[in-house]
Amino acid sequence: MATMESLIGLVNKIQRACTVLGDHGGQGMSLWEALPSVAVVGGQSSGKSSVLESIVGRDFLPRGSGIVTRRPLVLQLHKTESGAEYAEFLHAPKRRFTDFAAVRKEISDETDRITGKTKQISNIPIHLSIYSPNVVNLTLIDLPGLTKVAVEGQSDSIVEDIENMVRSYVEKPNCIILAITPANQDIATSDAIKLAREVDPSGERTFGVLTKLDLMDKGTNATEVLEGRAYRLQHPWVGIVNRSQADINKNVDMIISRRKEREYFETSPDYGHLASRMGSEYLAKLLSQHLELVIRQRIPSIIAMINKTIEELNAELDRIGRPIAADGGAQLYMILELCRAFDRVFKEHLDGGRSGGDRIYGVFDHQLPAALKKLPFDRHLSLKNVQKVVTEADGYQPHLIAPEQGYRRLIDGSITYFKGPAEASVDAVHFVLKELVRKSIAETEELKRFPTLQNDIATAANEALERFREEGRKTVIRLVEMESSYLTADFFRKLHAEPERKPEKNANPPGPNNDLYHDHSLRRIGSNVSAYIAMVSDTLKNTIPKAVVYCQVREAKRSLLTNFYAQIGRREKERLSAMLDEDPQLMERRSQIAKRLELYKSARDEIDAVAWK
Ligand SMILES: Nc1nc2c(ncn2[C@@H]2O[C@H](COP(=O)(O)OP(=O)(O)OP(=O)(O)O)[C@@H](O)[C@H]2O)c(=O)[nH]1
Repeated sequence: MATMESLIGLVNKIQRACTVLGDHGGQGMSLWEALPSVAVVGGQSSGKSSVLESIVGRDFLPRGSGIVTRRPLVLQLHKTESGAEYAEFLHAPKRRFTDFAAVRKEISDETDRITGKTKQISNIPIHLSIYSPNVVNLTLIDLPGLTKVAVEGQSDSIVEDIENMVRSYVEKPNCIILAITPANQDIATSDAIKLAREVDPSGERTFGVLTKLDLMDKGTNATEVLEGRAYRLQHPWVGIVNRSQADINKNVDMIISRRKEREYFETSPDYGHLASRMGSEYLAKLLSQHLELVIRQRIPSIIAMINKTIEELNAELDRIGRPIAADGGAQLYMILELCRAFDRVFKEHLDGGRSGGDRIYGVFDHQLPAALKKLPFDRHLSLKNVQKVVTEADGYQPHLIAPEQGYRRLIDGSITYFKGPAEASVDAVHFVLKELVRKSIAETEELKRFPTLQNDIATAANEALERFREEGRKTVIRLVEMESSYLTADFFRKLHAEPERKPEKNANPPGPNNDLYHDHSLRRIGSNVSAYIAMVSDTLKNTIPKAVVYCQVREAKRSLLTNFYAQIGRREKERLSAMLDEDPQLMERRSQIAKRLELYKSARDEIDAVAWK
């Protein structure tokens, strides 16, 4: 089984790590809160600081009249084997204090840094570690002394503020309460005992400490209390004799004062029989032993809590993505992977699986036919216009059999109208594709953390789509122009072979005038051209989608990012890492989680190593 030192040392290590991470509790169950600690509680001038100092064996706490301890002091004691003795503050981690007078000054300076040189209090703790061969591994928290009245320069709420702060520490079920009461005060009026009773009614985590035994009135003694008859606690009361103010002024050494304390009990007629269970050294051992017991009981629940937290942190890391590799090759690989992930989503949109691709079919099936239908052929092939075009084409010599030139001009004129719907189809599909790029970027989970790369991909994809649009436009215009460059002669031959249809009943009856430009023949020209244009329209209705798919959709699927790949392949490392820039908040969050994870894992390893030794 683990030794006491290693167990308490373990807790100290974990607490220290928690402190470094800023994990002092906060919301929810934190590792810090799962660990036991010892809080020193008592009225002002009851001797709290003195008890702490004699446990540590060094003189390092600020002293003076009135309210001296104005911020919680989290004091971690680490026993050293080497004999080295020094102190370190968390807020000044690089500085090693070997002069304990300087430690005292730093505590009071650091207190003032937050509270100013006032008599105000703050609940932001100061963290101090003391390494010494003369201590046991222990974490102690020194708290401002409880008071009954506010003094000059303090707010009216100070009494309550202090009590609330102290309570916030001692009400935690893992907090061991060191309740300090001066022996020259009636135990029934002890602030420390009053608060301890409130938060720990069964007394199982309260240690009663009686200070100033040497200051009791002659003829009185504290055996009633020390033997547990005056006020019963689960743990035995410990009596203490600290240095008096006179001793402090004379700079009496702590080691000497410990010896004097021991002698006091050994030679005391009142407490001689209790001597082996009195004094600050005994108190330190008692606390240490109790702490060990508590830790041992708590190990299973601490491990369970650590494991649960590790799981949660891992899940969160997975969600926000793992850190990015540092070398250029790996970064390039990562960028390509991310592009491929985007490309996959984009293709799913086109090929089905995700919505959006069907809108392209909508362009071909609705938009294009509707636009073709709306073309103003009625106007272009109106009797008046046919007559105008045909007569103009004939010039001074009317046509003999059929107005060949007139036909050609009417057809050419009509076919030009197809350019509009052809280009509109190209544009419509372009916008669908662009929208799909935007959607796909937003939907690519892997890309979420890389806003810069998202931008780069969007820019590259849109550039490519622009090129495809240009190609599509050229191709469909070419299709239209091809229609006017060579007409289907067969169509007219067939027309010629057909017997002339009888004019409809409500049409003008053929007059005696056999004029070439007579309504009837003009109407016939118009209807022939119209039939031809209808055939061309049918053809284009089929070929424009083919051209659009060939130039735009197929290319988007095949080579949307081809140019981009070539570009990034040539880029130097700095630009690659710039592309993988993340949201700074996210990076911060990740590094926090990573640090936490590290802490929890090492805590688990340490517990494993200690608990099963
Ligand atoms: N004679 C004697 N004096 C003591 C004893 N304990 C404390 N004192 C004196 O009582 C005074 C107050 O002691 P501190 O240890 O500063 O008390 P505190 O509770 O830490 O005070 P605050 O932090 O201001 O609340 C000092 O002058 C000590 O020397 C003791 O056991 N015997």
